[in-house]
Amino acid sequence: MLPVAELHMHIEGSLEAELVVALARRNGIDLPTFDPAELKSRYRFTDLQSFLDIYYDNLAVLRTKEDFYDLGSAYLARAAAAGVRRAEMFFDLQTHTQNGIAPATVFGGLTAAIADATAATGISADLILCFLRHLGGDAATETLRSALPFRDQFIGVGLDSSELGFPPSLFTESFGLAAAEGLHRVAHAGEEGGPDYVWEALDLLGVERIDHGNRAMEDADLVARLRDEQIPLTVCPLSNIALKTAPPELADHLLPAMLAEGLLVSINSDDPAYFGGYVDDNYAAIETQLSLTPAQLGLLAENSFTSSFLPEAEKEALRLEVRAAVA
Ligand code: HPA
Ligand SMILES: [Zn+2]
Repeated sequence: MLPVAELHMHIEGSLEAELVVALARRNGIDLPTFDPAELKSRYRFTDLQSFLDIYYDNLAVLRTKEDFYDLGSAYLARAAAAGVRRAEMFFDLQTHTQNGIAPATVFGGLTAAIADATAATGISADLILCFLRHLGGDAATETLRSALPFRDQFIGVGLDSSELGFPPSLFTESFGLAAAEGLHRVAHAGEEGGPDYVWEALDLLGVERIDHGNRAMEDADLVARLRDEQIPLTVCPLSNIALKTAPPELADHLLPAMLAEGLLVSINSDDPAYFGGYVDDNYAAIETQLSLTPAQLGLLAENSFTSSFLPEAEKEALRLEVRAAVA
C-alpha cells in the first residue's frame, strides 16, 4: 500500500448517506427519504453548485459533538486503512453556525476524533477552516474571529463553496488576519473559475497551496509561476469527473499534462461520499485509466507529503517510505 497524504478533502464531504440517515434518526430530523440508496440516487451533478445544494442540505443532520466525532472518526478510520498517513481536513464552520451549532461543538467533536484516530492508527491529522465564498468577505473575517478561541485546534484557513462570482479578492481581510495569526493559507481556485482566480489567490491572499487549479493550465505564464515556485496543486480526479470540471472521460484528464509541466500535483478525494470514492479509489482510477507508471504514482505520493504542512524532517521520512514501497 502506497503511503500518501490527503490534503484536499472536506470532512463534511465524507458524510456517507448511511450516516446521514443514522444521524437524522438520532436527532429527530426529517429527510426527503430515510433510504440511503434513494438518498444517493440524487447524487447526479451538473456542476459545482448542483452538488453544493445537496451537500449543504445533508449537513443539517449534524447537531451534537458526538455527531462531529462520528463523522471525523469514520473518515479517519477509512483513510488510515487506505494508506493515508497524513490528513489535512477542511471543515465548513459557517455551515454549522448557520444551523445553530456553536463552534465549540464542531471543534470538540472533530478534535476528539483526530486524537482517538491518531492513538488507534498512528494517522497524523489537522484541521483547516474554510471560509464559504458565497457568504462574502465580512462573514469570513467574523468567522475567523469567532474561531480564534480555538486557535490551537486548526492549522490554517481555506476558501471553498461557489467559486464563480466570488473571487479571492473579496477575502483579503480574513486571509490577512489569518497570516497575522500564523495560520497556513490555501484556497480553492481554478476549479470553475479561470486562471485569474489562481493569480488572485497567490498575489492577494498569499496562499501556499492551490486547491484544484486545473484551469491554471490555460495560462502559460501561470504554469511557469506554479512550476518555478513549486506551488502545490491538490488535484481531485473523481471530483472533476462528477462535477464536470474535466472532460467526461478520466482518460482525457489534464493530470499527465500537469506532471509533464513539472507541477507539484497531488491526488485527493475532495468529497469522497459524493464523488465515487476515497483517495485510494482516486489513485486506482488514474492508475488504470491514465496508464500511469509505478514511478509516476510514487511521484504523486511523494508530492503529497512535500505539499503537506508537516515539518521537513517528517516529509523526508515519509518520502523515503514511498520510495521503498515503489521499489
Ligand atoms: O468541491 C468543492 N468545491 C468547492 N467547495 C466545496 N465545498 C465542499 N466541496 C467543495
Ligand atoms: Zn474541495
